[in-house]
Amino acid sequence: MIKVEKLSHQFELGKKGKKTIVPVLKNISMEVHKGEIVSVVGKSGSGKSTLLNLISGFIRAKEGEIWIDGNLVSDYSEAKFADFRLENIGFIFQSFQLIPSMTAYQNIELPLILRGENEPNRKIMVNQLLERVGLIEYKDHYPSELSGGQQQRVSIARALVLEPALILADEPTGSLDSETEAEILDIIQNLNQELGITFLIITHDEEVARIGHRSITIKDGSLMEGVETI
Ligand SMILES: Nc1ncnc2c1ncn2[C@@H]1O[C@H](COP(=O)(O)OP(=O)(O)OP(=O)(O)O)[C@@H](O)[C@H]1O
Repeated sequence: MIKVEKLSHQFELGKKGKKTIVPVLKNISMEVHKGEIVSVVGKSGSGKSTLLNLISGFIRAKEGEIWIDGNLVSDYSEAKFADFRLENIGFIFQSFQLIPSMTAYQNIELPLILRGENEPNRKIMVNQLLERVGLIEYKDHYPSELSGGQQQRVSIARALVLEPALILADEPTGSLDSETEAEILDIIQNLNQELGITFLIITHDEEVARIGHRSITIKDGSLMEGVETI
């Protein structure tokens, strides 16, 4: 599903003549197979978010290759990558990233509008997802009227609405208490088992890493299979 080959990344800070280079990832190769849940762990600042941002094209890779579902996405133009992302990858963020002026229903509906889906189809799809994440009674609530766990359920439903085969998640339970975290992890496991969705999940949290079939640790810019004590 994801294949990363010899990927390196460094940030450049400052202006010409006074440039500072911050090397983050060094010659990384990794694979995530269809149907897997893989967690990415590592110290703060080790490059986990950078890896996810490179895979999703929010940061463009300059060295190395990124393949998603057999497509060499690292060679895509910005516009082509944006289209690919919308159709093929769902995202879940620690801070939910919902639009505050839209209801739960409207937040989930938005990607369908962007894709040009008609209203009757949108209604069926959004209501099905609201049922799946247990929020049908909250469909007209705005994000500020929902708990953290409920907001994360809305964002999971939004990530699912275009039926992606892959979901990338950056600390999906980072802002939630342990009970709510367990509910969200249950939803992720069900989606993986019932729909075969592949998950790559960045986490600091052992409970989250435990639902993964595999863990990958980033240390000193390199990857290691398994969880290192960090
Ligand atoms: N846009 C940027 N410009 C310059 N340096 C950056 C930029 N983004 C990240 N970095 C640096 O790259 C390194 C890796 O950051 P990254 O956010 O990928 O780490 P992380 O493992 O996700 O950390 P955390 O667990 O704290 O979220 C850090 O040293 C960070 O300061």
